[in-house]
Amino acid sequence: MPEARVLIADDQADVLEALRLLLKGQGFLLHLARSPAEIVAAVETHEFDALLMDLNYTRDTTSGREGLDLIATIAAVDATLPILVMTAWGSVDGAVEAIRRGARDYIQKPWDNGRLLLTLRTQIDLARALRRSGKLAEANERLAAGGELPRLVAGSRAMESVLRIVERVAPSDASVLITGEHGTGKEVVARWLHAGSLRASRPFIAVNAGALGDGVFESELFGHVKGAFTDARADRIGCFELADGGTLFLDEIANMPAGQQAKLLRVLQTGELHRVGSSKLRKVDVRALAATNAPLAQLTGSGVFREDLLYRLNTVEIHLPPLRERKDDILRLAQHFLQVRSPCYGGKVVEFTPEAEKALLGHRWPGNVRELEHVVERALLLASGPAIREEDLVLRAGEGERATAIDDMTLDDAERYLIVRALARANNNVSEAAQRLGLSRSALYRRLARYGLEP
Ligand SMILES: Nc1ncnc2c1ncn2[C@@H]1O[C@H](COP(=O)(O)OP(=O)(O)OP(=O)(O)O)[C@@H](O)[C@H]1O
Repeated sequence: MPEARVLIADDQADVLEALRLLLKGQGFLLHLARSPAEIVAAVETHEFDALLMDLNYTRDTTSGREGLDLIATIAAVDATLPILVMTAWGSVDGAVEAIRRGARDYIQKPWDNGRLLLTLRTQIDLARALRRSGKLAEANERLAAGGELPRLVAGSRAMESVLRIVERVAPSDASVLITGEHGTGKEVVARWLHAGSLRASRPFIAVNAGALGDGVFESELFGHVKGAFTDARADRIGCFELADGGTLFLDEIANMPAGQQAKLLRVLQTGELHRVGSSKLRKVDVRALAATNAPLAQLTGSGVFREDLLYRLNTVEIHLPPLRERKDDILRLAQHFLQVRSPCYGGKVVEFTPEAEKALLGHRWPGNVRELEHVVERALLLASGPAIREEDLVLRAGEGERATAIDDMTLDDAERYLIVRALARANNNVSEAAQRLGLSRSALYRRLARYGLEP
Protein backbone atom coordinates (compact mmCIF):
# COMPACT_ATOMS: atom_id res chain seq x y z
CA MET A 1 0.00 0.00 0.00
CA PRO A 2 1.48 3.40 -0.92
CA GLU A 3 2.16 5.79 1.92
CA ALA A 4 -0.97 7.56 3.02
CA ARG A 5 -0.99 11.34 3.10
CA VAL A 6 -2.78 12.59 6.16
CA LEU A 7 -3.67 16.16 7.05
CA ILE A 8 -3.89 16.71 10.80
CA ALA A 9 -5.41 19.88 12.15
CA ASP A 10 -5.63 21.37 15.62
CA ASP A 11 -4.97 24.82 16.98
CA GLN A 12 -3.28 23.42 20.07
CA ALA A 13 0.41 22.93 19.37
CA ASP A 14 0.84 20.15 21.94
CA VAL A 15 -2.01 18.10 20.49
CA LEU A 16 -0.61 18.51 17.01
CA GLU A 17 2.82 17.44 18.19
CA ALA A 18 1.45 14.38 19.97
CA LEU A 19 -0.40 13.34 16.84
CA ARG A 20 2.65 13.96 14.69
CA LEU A 21 4.80 11.76 16.93
CA LEU A 22 2.21 9.01 16.96
CA LEU A 23 1.62 8.95 13.21
CA LYS A 24 5.15 9.67 12.01
CA GLY A 25 6.45 6.18 12.59
CA GLN A 26 3.39 4.49 11.12
CA GLY A 27 3.88 5.00 7.42
CA PHE A 28 1.95 8.22 7.07
CA LEU A 29 3.07 11.33 5.23
CA LEU A 30 1.95 14.17 7.42
CA HIS A 31 0.85 17.67 6.71
CA LEU A 32 -0.11 19.95 9.62
CA ALA A 33 -2.70 22.71 9.80
CA ARG A 34 -3.30 25.05 12.74
CA SER A 35 -6.41 26.90 11.69
CA PRO A 36 -9.50 26.44 9.53
CA ALA A 37 -7.92 28.66 6.86
CA GLU A 38 -4.83 26.45 6.74
CA ILE A 39 -6.99 23.34 6.42
CA VAL A 40 -8.90 24.72 3.46
CA ALA A 41 -5.71 25.96 1.81
CA ALA A 42 -4.08 22.54 2.24
CA VAL A 43 -7.07 20.66 0.86
CA GLU A 44 -7.24 22.99 -2.10
CA THR A 45 -3.60 22.47 -3.02
CA HIS A 46 -2.88 18.84 -2.07
CA GLU A 47 -4.50 15.48 -2.37
CA PHE A 48 -4.88 13.70 0.98
CA ASP A 49 -6.02 10.23 1.96
CA ALA A 50 -7.59 11.47 5.17
CA LEU A 51 -8.13 14.56 7.26
CA LEU A 52 -8.01 14.28 11.03
CA MET A 53 -9.24 17.51 12.51
CA ASP A 54 -10.30 19.03 15.78
CA LEU A 55 -13.79 20.52 15.86
CA ASN A 56 -13.04 23.54 18.06
CA TYR A 57 -11.00 26.47 16.86
CA THR A 58 -12.02 29.45 18.90
CA ARG A 59 -10.26 29.06 22.22
CA ASP A 60 -13.15 30.33 24.31
CA THR A 61 -15.89 28.16 22.87
CA THR A 62 -16.41 24.48 22.88
CA SER A 63 -19.43 24.43 20.61
CA GLY A 64 -17.40 23.13 17.68
CA ARG A 65 -19.47 25.32 15.41
CA GLU A 66 -16.57 26.57 13.35
CA GLY A 67 -15.27 23.06 12.85
CA LEU A 68 -18.74 21.86 11.92
CA ASP A 69 -19.16 24.56 9.30
CA LEU A 70 -15.77 23.64 7.96
CA ILE A 71 -16.94 20.15 7.03
CA ALA A 72 -19.20 21.48 4.29
CA THR A 73 -16.46 23.77 2.98
CA ILE A 74 -14.01 20.87 2.75
CA ALA A 75 -16.59 18.60 1.17
CA ALA A 76 -17.16 21.27 -1.46
CA VAL A 77 -13.45 21.21 -2.31
CA ASP A 78 -12.98 17.44 -2.13
CA ALA A 79 -16.04 15.34 -1.44
CA THR A 80 -14.03 12.11 -1.51
CA LEU A 81 -11.71 13.06 1.34
CA PRO A 82 -12.60 11.11 4.50
CA ILE A 83 -12.90 13.54 7.40
CA LEU A 84 -12.33 12.27 10.93
CA VAL A 85 -13.25 14.73 13.63
CA MET A 86 -11.84 14.89 17.12
CA THR A 87 -14.26 15.89 19.85
CA ALA A 88 -13.93 16.41 23.55
CA TRP A 89 -14.75 13.35 25.60
CA GLY A 90 -18.50 13.12 26.15
CA SER A 91 -19.57 15.61 23.48
CA VAL A 92 -21.20 13.02 21.29
CA ASP A 93 -23.67 15.64 20.05
CA GLY A 94 -20.95 17.39 18.11
CA ALA A 95 -19.75 14.10 16.69
CA VAL A 96 -23.23 13.10 15.59
CA GLU A 97 -23.73 16.46 13.96
CA ALA A 98 -20.34 16.20 12.26
CA ILE A 99 -21.22 12.79 10.87
CA ARG A 100 -24.55 14.09 9.69
CA ARG A 101 -22.71 16.78 7.79
CA GLY A 102 -20.42 14.33 6.10
CA ALA A 103 -17.58 13.43 8.49
CA ARG A 104 -16.84 9.71 8.22
CA ASP A 105 -16.03 8.98 11.85
CA TYR A 106 -15.03 10.61 15.11
CA ILE A 107 -12.38 10.21 17.76
CA GLN A 108 -12.84 11.32 21.32
CA LYS A 109 -10.09 13.19 23.15
CA PRO A 110 -8.12 12.03 25.00
CA TRP A 111 -7.70 9.34 22.40
CA ASP A 112 -6.52 5.79 22.60
CA ASN A 113 -3.55 5.40 20.25
CA GLY A 114 -4.45 1.95 18.98
CA ARG A 115 -8.02 2.89 18.32
CA LEU A 116 -7.07 6.13 16.58
CA LEU A 117 -4.70 4.28 14.25
CA LEU A 118 -7.28 1.63 13.50
CA THR A 119 -10.00 4.18 12.74
CA LEU A 120 -7.68 6.18 10.55
CA ARG A 121 -6.43 3.16 8.60
CA THR A 122 -9.97 1.84 8.11
CA GLN A 123 -11.11 5.14 6.67
CA ILE A 124 -8.07 5.42 4.43
CA ASP A 125 -8.56 1.91 3.05
CA LEU A 126 -12.22 2.53 2.57
CA ALA A 127 -11.74 5.88 0.88
CA ARG A 128 -9.14 4.43 -1.47
CA ALA A 129 -11.50 1.65 -2.48
CA LEU A 130 -14.34 4.10 -2.87
CA ARG A 131 -12.28 6.60 -4.83
CA ARG A 132 -11.32 3.81 -7.16
CA SER A 133 -14.95 3.07 -7.81
CA GLY A 134 -15.61 6.80 -8.05
CA LYS A 135 -18.72 6.71 -5.98
CA LEU A 136 -17.82 8.42 -2.75
CA ALA A 137 -18.34 11.81 -4.30
CA GLU A 138 -21.98 11.02 -4.93
CA ALA A 139 -22.45 9.44 -1.52
CA ASN A 140 -20.91 12.43 0.17
CA GLU A 141 -22.86 14.93 -1.81
CA ARG A 142 -26.02 13.32 -0.58
CA LEU A 143 -24.80 13.19 2.98
CA ALA A 144 -23.55 16.76 2.93
CA ALA A 145 -26.64 18.10 1.24
CA GLY A 146 -28.83 16.22 3.72
CA GLY A 147 -30.98 15.08 0.79
CA GLU A 148 -34.04 13.27 1.94
CA LEU A 149 -32.05 11.82 4.80
CA PRO A 150 -34.06 12.26 8.00
CA ARG A 151 -32.30 13.61 11.06
CA LEU A 152 -30.99 10.96 13.44
CA VAL A 153 -30.93 12.53 16.88
CA ALA A 154 -28.84 10.31 19.11
CA GLY A 155 -26.78 11.54 22.01
CA SER A 156 -27.45 8.91 24.63
CA ARG A 157 -25.02 6.21 25.60
CA ALA A 158 -27.47 3.57 24.41
CA MET A 159 -27.44 5.07 20.93
CA GLU A 160 -23.71 5.61 20.80
CA SER A 161 -23.06 1.96 20.04
CA VAL A 162 -25.86 1.99 17.46
CA LEU A 163 -24.19 4.90 15.67
CA ARG A 164 -20.87 3.13 15.73
CA ILE A 165 -22.29 0.00 14.11
CA VAL A 166 -24.15 2.10 11.54
CA GLU A 167 -20.91 3.85 10.63
CA ARG A 168 -19.01 0.59 10.42
CA VAL A 169 -21.45 -1.46 8.40
CA ALA A 170 -22.98 1.21 6.18
CA PRO A 171 -20.24 1.14 3.55
CA SER A 172 -20.23 -2.66 3.35
CA ASP A 173 -22.75 -4.64 1.37
CA ALA A 174 -23.77 -6.66 4.42
CA SER A 175 -27.43 -7.32 4.93
CA VAL A 176 -28.58 -5.80 8.19
CA LEU A 177 -31.50 -6.76 10.39
CA ILE A 178 -32.77 -3.80 12.38
CA THR A 179 -34.77 -4.77 15.44
CA GLY A 180 -36.67 -2.67 17.94
CA GLU A 181 -40.13 -1.69 19.07
CA HIS A 182 -42.48 0.28 16.87
CA GLY A 183 -41.41 3.86 16.27
CA THR A 184 -37.83 3.48 17.52
CA GLY A 185 -36.38 4.73 14.24
CA LYS A 186 -35.69 1.51 12.31
CA GLU A 187 -36.45 3.09 8.97
CA VAL A 188 -34.36 6.16 9.81
CA VAL A 189 -31.42 3.86 10.53
CA ALA A 190 -32.03 1.96 7.29
CA ARG A 191 -31.87 5.24 5.38
CA TRP A 192 -28.62 6.15 7.10
CA LEU A 193 -27.14 2.76 6.24
CA HIS A 194 -28.03 3.38 2.63
CA ALA A 195 -26.77 6.97 2.61
CA GLY A 196 -23.43 5.86 4.02
CA SER A 197 -22.99 3.09 1.44
CA LEU A 198 -21.53 2.92 -2.05
CA ARG A 199 -25.11 2.62 -3.20
CA ALA A 200 -26.10 6.04 -1.87
CA SER A 201 -26.59 7.54 -5.29
CA ARG A 202 -28.87 4.66 -6.26
CA PRO A 203 -32.46 4.17 -5.06
CA PHE A 204 -33.57 3.35 -1.54
CA ILE A 205 -36.86 1.48 -1.78
CA ALA A 206 -38.90 0.69 1.32
CA VAL A 207 -41.66 -1.90 1.31
CA ASN A 208 -43.86 -3.13 4.11
CA ALA A 209 -43.16 -6.76 3.35
CA GLY A 210 -45.34 -8.01 6.18
CA ALA A 211 -48.50 -6.39 4.90
CA LEU A 212 -48.74 -7.79 1.38
CA GLY A 213 -51.51 -10.25 0.67
CA ASP A 214 -50.59 -13.30 -1.37
CA GLY A 215 -52.38 -11.76 -4.34
CA VAL A 216 -50.08 -8.77 -4.56
CA PHE A 217 -46.86 -9.98 -2.93
CA GLU A 218 -45.08 -11.20 -6.05
CA SER A 219 -46.30 -8.40 -8.23
CA GLU A 220 -45.23 -5.80 -5.68
CA LEU A 221 -41.77 -7.26 -5.12
CA PHE A 222 -40.95 -8.80 -8.49
CA GLY A 223 -43.27 -6.91 -10.86
CA HIS A 224 -45.57 -8.27 -13.53
CA VAL A 225 -46.12 -8.06 -17.27
CA LYS A 226 -49.23 -6.86 -19.01
CA GLY A 227 -51.90 -9.53 -19.07
CA ALA A 228 -50.33 -11.61 -16.29
CA PHE A 229 -53.68 -11.42 -14.47
CA THR A 230 -56.99 -9.68 -14.98
CA ASP A 231 -55.97 -6.30 -13.56
CA ALA A 232 -52.52 -6.28 -15.12
CA ARG A 233 -53.19 -3.69 -17.82
CA ALA A 234 -49.56 -2.69 -18.21
CA ASP A 235 -46.10 -3.92 -17.26
CA ARG A 236 -45.13 -3.09 -13.71
CA ILE A 237 -41.67 -2.95 -12.20
CA GLY A 238 -41.39 -4.51 -8.74
CA CYS A 239 -39.50 -3.22 -5.71
CA PHE A 240 -36.48 -5.45 -6.39
CA GLU A 241 -35.96 -4.00 -9.85
CA LEU A 242 -36.66 -0.47 -8.62
CA ALA A 243 -33.95 -0.93 -6.01
CA ASP A 244 -31.46 -2.36 -8.52
CA GLY A 245 -27.98 -1.11 -7.67
CA GLY A 246 -29.39 0.33 -4.46
CA THR A 247 -31.00 -0.78 -1.24
CA LEU A 248 -34.27 -2.57 -0.54
CA PHE A 249 -35.70 -2.05 2.94
CA LEU A 250 -38.07 -4.87 3.91
CA ASP A 251 -40.14 -3.74 6.88
CA GLU A 252 -42.12 -5.96 9.27
CA ILE A 253 -40.64 -9.17 7.92
CA ALA A 254 -41.86 -11.25 10.86
CA ASN A 255 -45.40 -10.98 9.49
CA MET A 256 -44.62 -12.67 6.19
CA PRO A 257 -46.41 -15.97 5.60
CA ALA A 258 -44.31 -19.07 4.86
CA GLY A 259 -44.95 -19.10 1.11
CA GLN A 260 -43.79 -15.52 0.73
CA GLN A 261 -40.72 -16.19 2.85
CA ALA A 262 -39.69 -18.97 0.45
CA LYS A 263 -40.10 -16.73 -2.60
CA LEU A 264 -38.17 -13.91 -1.02
CA LEU A 265 -35.36 -16.23 0.03
CA ARG A 266 -34.97 -17.59 -3.50
CA VAL A 267 -34.52 -14.14 -5.00
CA LEU A 268 -32.13 -13.04 -2.26
CA GLN A 269 -30.04 -16.16 -2.81
CA THR A 270 -29.88 -16.03 -6.58
CA GLY A 271 -30.29 -12.32 -7.32
CA GLU A 272 -32.60 -13.45 -10.10
CA LEU A 273 -36.31 -13.03 -10.57
CA HIS A 274 -39.17 -13.41 -13.00
CA ARG A 275 -41.81 -10.73 -13.29
CA VAL A 276 -45.20 -12.38 -12.81
CA GLY A 277 -46.39 -13.70 -16.18
CA SER A 278 -42.96 -13.51 -17.79
CA SER A 279 -40.48 -16.29 -18.43
CA LYS A 280 -37.60 -13.86 -18.82
CA LEU A 281 -35.04 -14.15 -16.03
CA ARG A 282 -33.83 -10.78 -14.74
CA LYS A 283 -30.77 -10.16 -12.62
CA VAL A 284 -30.86 -7.66 -9.81
CA ASP A 285 -28.13 -6.31 -7.55
CA VAL A 286 -29.81 -5.30 -4.32
CA ARG A 287 -28.60 -4.82 -0.76
CA ALA A 288 -31.30 -6.05 1.60
CA LEU A 289 -32.03 -4.33 4.88
CA ALA A 290 -34.84 -5.75 6.99
CA ALA A 291 -36.68 -4.66 10.09
CA THR A 292 -38.84 -6.34 12.67
CA ASN A 293 -40.29 -5.58 16.05
CA ALA A 294 -40.85 -9.26 16.81
CA PRO A 295 -38.29 -11.55 18.44
CA LEU A 296 -37.27 -13.40 15.26
CA ALA A 297 -35.07 -15.88 17.09
CA GLN A 298 -38.16 -17.14 18.93
CA LEU A 299 -40.16 -17.22 15.72
CA THR A 300 -37.55 -19.38 13.99
CA GLY A 301 -37.59 -21.69 16.99
CA SER A 302 -41.30 -22.23 16.63
CA GLY A 303 -41.04 -22.59 12.85
CA VAL A 304 -43.00 -19.41 12.07
CA PHE A 305 -39.99 -17.79 10.43
CA ARG A 306 -37.51 -19.65 8.22
CA GLU A 307 -34.09 -19.95 9.75
CA ASP A 308 -32.35 -19.83 6.36
CA LEU A 309 -34.10 -16.56 5.54
CA LEU A 310 -33.16 -15.09 8.92
CA TYR A 311 -29.58 -16.16 8.24
CA ARG A 312 -29.67 -14.32 4.89
CA LEU A 313 -31.04 -11.16 6.44
CA ASN A 314 -29.11 -10.76 9.66
CA THR A 315 -25.45 -10.79 8.73
CA VAL A 316 -25.36 -7.84 11.11
CA GLU A 317 -28.05 -7.03 13.64
CA ILE A 318 -28.71 -3.56 14.95
CA HIS A 319 -31.00 -3.28 17.94
CA LEU A 320 -32.66 0.03 18.63
CA PRO A 321 -33.41 0.47 22.32
CA PRO A 322 -36.88 1.73 23.25
CA LEU A 323 -37.04 5.41 24.12
CA ARG A 324 -37.55 4.63 27.83
CA GLU A 325 -34.05 3.11 27.81
CA ARG A 326 -32.47 6.23 26.32
CA LYS A 327 -33.95 8.88 28.53
CA ASP A 328 -31.03 11.17 27.72
CA ASP A 329 -32.41 11.53 24.23
CA ILE A 330 -35.98 12.44 25.19
CA LEU A 331 -35.45 16.19 25.56
CA ARG A 332 -33.06 16.30 22.62
CA LEU A 333 -35.65 14.67 20.41
CA ALA A 334 -38.46 16.83 21.78
CA GLN A 335 -36.42 19.95 21.08
CA HIS A 336 -35.61 18.67 17.61
CA PHE A 337 -39.26 18.06 16.75
CA LEU A 338 -40.18 21.44 18.24
CA GLN A 339 -37.64 23.20 16.06
CA VAL A 340 -38.65 21.36 12.93
CA ARG A 341 -42.40 21.68 13.37
CA SER A 342 -42.82 25.03 15.15
CA PRO A 343 -42.51 27.09 11.93
CA CYS A 344 -45.59 25.29 10.57
CA TYR A 345 -47.54 26.75 13.51
CA GLY A 346 -46.28 30.30 13.21
CA GLY A 347 -42.90 29.72 14.84
CA LYS A 348 -43.86 31.40 18.11
CA VAL A 349 -43.41 28.36 20.32
CA VAL A 350 -39.75 27.93 21.11
CA GLU A 351 -39.39 25.92 24.31
CA PHE A 352 -40.86 23.66 26.96
CA THR A 353 -41.63 24.76 30.52
CA PRO A 354 -39.61 22.91 33.18
CA GLU A 355 -42.80 21.06 34.22
CA ALA A 356 -43.38 19.95 30.64
CA GLU A 357 -39.80 18.70 30.42
CA LYS A 358 -40.28 16.76 33.63
CA ALA A 359 -43.46 15.21 32.26
CA LEU A 360 -41.70 14.25 29.03
CA LEU A 361 -38.95 12.57 31.04
CA GLY A 362 -41.44 10.75 33.26
CA HIS A 363 -43.56 9.31 30.46
CA ARG A 364 -43.06 5.69 29.44
CA TRP A 365 -43.24 6.29 25.67
CA PRO A 366 -44.70 2.97 24.57
CA GLY A 367 -44.94 4.42 21.05
CA ASN A 368 -41.31 5.54 21.26
CA VAL A 369 -39.92 8.32 19.05
CA ARG A 370 -42.99 8.40 16.82
CA GLU A 371 -45.22 8.95 19.86
CA LEU A 372 -42.95 11.75 21.05
CA GLU A 373 -43.09 13.34 17.61
CA HIS A 374 -46.90 13.24 17.67
CA VAL A 375 -47.08 14.58 21.21
CA VAL A 376 -44.90 17.58 20.32
CA GLU A 377 -46.91 18.25 17.18
CA ARG A 378 -50.18 18.18 19.12
CA ALA A 379 -48.68 20.37 21.86
CA LEU A 380 -47.67 22.95 19.26
CA LEU A 381 -51.27 23.11 18.22
CA LEU A 382 -52.50 23.51 21.80
CA ALA A 383 -49.83 25.88 23.12
CA SER A 384 -50.97 29.44 23.64
CA GLY A 385 -47.68 31.09 24.66
CA PRO A 386 -44.03 30.79 23.70
CA ALA A 387 -43.55 27.65 25.81
CA ILE A 388 -45.24 24.26 25.70
CA ARG A 389 -46.81 23.56 29.09
CA GLU A 390 -47.37 20.20 30.73
CA GLU A 391 -51.09 20.32 29.95
CA ASP A 392 -50.36 20.95 26.25
CA LEU A 393 -48.61 17.58 26.10
CA VAL A 394 -51.77 15.62 27.02
CA LEU A 395 -49.68 12.66 28.05
CA ARG A 396 -52.60 10.66 29.39
CA ALA A 397 -53.11 8.59 26.28
CA GLY A 398 -56.48 8.28 24.56
CA GLU A 399 -58.30 4.98 24.27
CA GLY A 400 -56.73 3.87 20.99
CA GLU A 401 -53.21 4.68 22.04
CA ARG A 402 -53.77 3.04 25.40
CA ALA A 403 -54.78 -0.19 23.73
CA THR A 404 -51.58 -0.37 21.68
CA ALA A 405 -49.58 0.80 24.67
CA ILE A 406 -50.79 -2.14 26.75
CA ASP A 407 -50.00 -4.51 23.89
CA ASP A 408 -46.41 -3.38 23.88
CA MET A 409 -45.92 -3.50 27.64
CA THR A 410 -44.19 -5.96 29.87
CA LEU A 411 -46.11 -7.06 32.94
CA ASP A 412 -44.10 -4.62 35.08
CA ASP A 413 -44.79 -1.78 32.66
CA ALA A 414 -48.49 -2.55 32.75
CA GLU A 415 -48.57 -2.67 36.54
CA ARG A 416 -46.74 0.64 36.80
CA TYR A 417 -49.05 2.15 34.22
CA LEU A 418 -52.20 0.98 36.04
CA ILE A 419 -50.88 2.37 39.33
CA VAL A 420 -50.17 5.77 37.77
CA ARG A 421 -53.64 5.80 36.21
CA ALA A 422 -55.38 4.77 39.44
CA LEU A 423 -53.56 7.49 41.38
CA ALA A 424 -54.46 10.12 38.80
CA ARG A 425 -58.10 9.09 38.85
CA ALA A 426 -58.10 9.15 42.65
CA ASN A 427 -56.51 12.61 42.67
CA ASN A 428 -53.42 11.12 44.29
CA ASN A 429 -55.40 9.74 47.22
CA VAL A 430 -53.46 6.58 48.04
CA SER A 431 -56.30 4.83 49.94
CA GLU A 432 -58.71 5.37 47.08
CA ALA A 433 -56.19 4.31 44.45
CA ALA A 434 -55.38 1.18 46.47
CA GLN A 435 -59.07 0.36 46.66
CA ARG A 436 -59.48 0.78 42.92
CA LEU A 437 -56.55 -1.56 42.34
CA GLY A 438 -57.77 -4.12 44.86
CA LEU A 439 -54.67 -3.64 47.01
CA SER A 440 -54.04 -2.70 50.62
CA ARG A 441 -52.50 0.73 51.26
CA SER A 442 -49.20 -0.82 52.33
CA ALA A 443 -49.12 -3.08 49.26
CA LEU A 444 -49.60 -0.02 47.08
CA TYR A 445 -46.85 1.87 48.94
CA ARG A 446 -44.49 -1.05 48.39
CA ARG A 447 -45.19 -0.95 44.68
CA LEU A 448 -44.81 2.81 44.54
CA ALA A 449 -41.38 2.46 46.08
CA ARG A 450 -40.50 -0.35 43.71
CA TYR A 451 -41.33 1.75 40.64
CA GLY A 452 -39.84 4.92 42.07
CA LEU A 453 -43.21 6.66 42.04
CA GLU A 454 -44.46 9.31 44.40
CA PRO A 455 -48.14 9.79 45.10
N1 LIG B 1 -33.26 9.18 16.39
C1 LIG B 1 -34.21 9.88 15.74
N2 LIG B 1 -34.03 11.19 15.48
C2 LIG B 1 -35.00 11.91 14.86
N3 LIG B 1 -36.16 11.40 14.44
C3 LIG B 1 -36.39 10.10 14.65
C4 LIG B 1 -35.44 9.28 15.32
N4 LIG B 1 -35.93 8.02 15.41
C5 LIG B 1 -37.14 8.07 14.84
N5 LIG B 1 -37.44 9.30 14.37
C6 LIG B 1 -38.69 9.72 13.74
O1 LIG B 1 -39.73 8.99 14.36
C7 LIG B 1 -40.65 8.49 13.41
C8 LIG B 1 -40.66 6.97 13.47
O2 LIG B 1 -39.42 6.45 13.01
P1 LIG B 1 -39.34 5.16 12.05
O3 LIG B 1 -40.44 5.16 11.06
O4 LIG B 1 -37.95 5.08 11.53
O5 LIG B 1 -39.58 4.02 13.14
P2 LIG B 1 -39.73 2.44 12.93
O6 LIG B 1 -39.00 1.80 14.04
O7 LIG B 1 -39.33 2.09 11.53
O8 LIG B 1 -41.29 2.28 13.13
P3 LIG B 1 -42.24 1.00 12.75
O9 LIG B 1 -41.70 -0.19 13.47
O10 LIG B 1 -43.57 1.41 13.26
O11 LIG B 1 -42.17 0.89 11.27
C9 LIG B 1 -40.20 9.05 12.07
O12 LIG B 1 -40.91 10.24 11.80
C10 LIG B 1 -38.73 9.34 12.27
O13 LIG B 1 -38.29 10.37 11.43
